[in-house]
Amino acid sequence: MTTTKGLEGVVATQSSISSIIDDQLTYVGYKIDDLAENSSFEEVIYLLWNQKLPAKTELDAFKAELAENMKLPDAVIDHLRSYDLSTVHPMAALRTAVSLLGLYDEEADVMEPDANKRKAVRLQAKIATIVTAFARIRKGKDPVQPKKELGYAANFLYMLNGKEAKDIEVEAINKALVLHADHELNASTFTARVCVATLSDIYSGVTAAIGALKGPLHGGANERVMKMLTEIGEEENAIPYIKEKLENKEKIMGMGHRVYRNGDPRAKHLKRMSEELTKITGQPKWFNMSVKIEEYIKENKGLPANVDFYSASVYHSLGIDHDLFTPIFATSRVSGWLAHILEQYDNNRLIRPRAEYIGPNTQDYAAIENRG
Ligand SMILES: CC(=O)SCCNC(=O)CCNC(=O)[C@H](O)C(C)(C)COP(=O)(O)OP(=O)(O)OC[C@H]1O[C@@H](n2cnc3c(N)ncnc32)[C@H](O)[C@@H]1OP(=O)(O)O
Ligand SMILES: O=C([O-])CC(=O)C(=O)O
Repeated sequence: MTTTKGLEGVVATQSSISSIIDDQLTYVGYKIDDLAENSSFEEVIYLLWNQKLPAKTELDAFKAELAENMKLPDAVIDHLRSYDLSTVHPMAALRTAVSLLGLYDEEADVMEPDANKRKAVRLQAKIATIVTAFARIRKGKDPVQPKKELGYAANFLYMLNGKEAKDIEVEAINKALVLHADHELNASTFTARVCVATLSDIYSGVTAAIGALKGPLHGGANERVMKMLTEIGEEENAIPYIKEKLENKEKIMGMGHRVYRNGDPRAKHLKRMSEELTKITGQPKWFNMSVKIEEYIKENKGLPANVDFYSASVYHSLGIDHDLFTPIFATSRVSGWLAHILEQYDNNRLIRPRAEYIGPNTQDYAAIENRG
């Protein structure tokens, strides 16, 4: 048996959803740059789930379907009100709320393809409502009902802030949602596929995936990037801070990638957005210090910035609480998880690799009174 630590380079499945070839990312064959510049998040979800871009009438119907499904069961809101939100990380709350949502979906365990697609719509619609309701309830505010006439990104900000967002803010969130939607067999998507390959249900698959995304080596990095920028505080502190971290063999959050070696094609879009937004807010230091860090790490470690790096200063500039950064990632990535879950069901086989045993050789069993 040969083992590959972290399964690096192992091709574990075939997929028609997204691809990374020579550092280029495509969704169903469409370049990420074109989608980031031109598409609404709803168009991208439709693309990932249907393998085609929607015609205008199809998109309008899909947007309406999502907007109609955003409302949460009262029991989920009651649950969010029932514990001490000041001590709970929003990713933990989201993980539990998505699992709970499954208890209120009569079709949760119905495995027919049409039922699975209906559940996908409900989950995608409701995840934005869970994240924003959590954010408001913990500040002692009531959740805000979505507006049917608003798109997904605009509704997200409306439900979060209780007022309609400016165009540039909606553009920033829409772009972030498009850029984070899918990414081949990343850790959380793999988790979702492993889970549902046992023929478990969609809610279990997404709950498992949220758990995997939460970690700092994956989606949880974006919150840590902002923690780092906040600790640095001023531009002139950036390089000494990074040098010290590297000397202590600590990882710099938002840097490096398992697949991309020369650069993450999503990062430049968020970098431009960060530059624009930090100028508007009169806080260019967050962008400037990010650029310094990116250049230093590229030059000294040969590592590129990943998608999490500039998303931090983008979300911060929109006034979003730092611990909501990863839940926003989840709000986008659930579209990819669901696409992969549906693809897995379509052509399923249990995912069950092997482990190379490196423990003690066969041992003689000793009765408890004879053990040292
Ligand atoms: C959406 C996403 O999930 S994107 C990734 C988000 N995660 C982060 O930003 C966390 C920081 N980055 C990392 O931890 C890593 O680069 C990962 C997890 C993304 C990729 O990890 P791997 O492919 O397993 O690379 P691995 O961790 O083995 O690193 C290889 C070498 O580069 C170094 N390295 C990798 N990333 C970093 C980093 N961010 N800062 C400093 N050194 C790093 C490692 O220390 C290691 O050096 P060594 O060979 O001298 O020991
Ligand atoms: O693909 C990965 O390993 C991590 C990543 O960038 C993502 O999930 O977007």
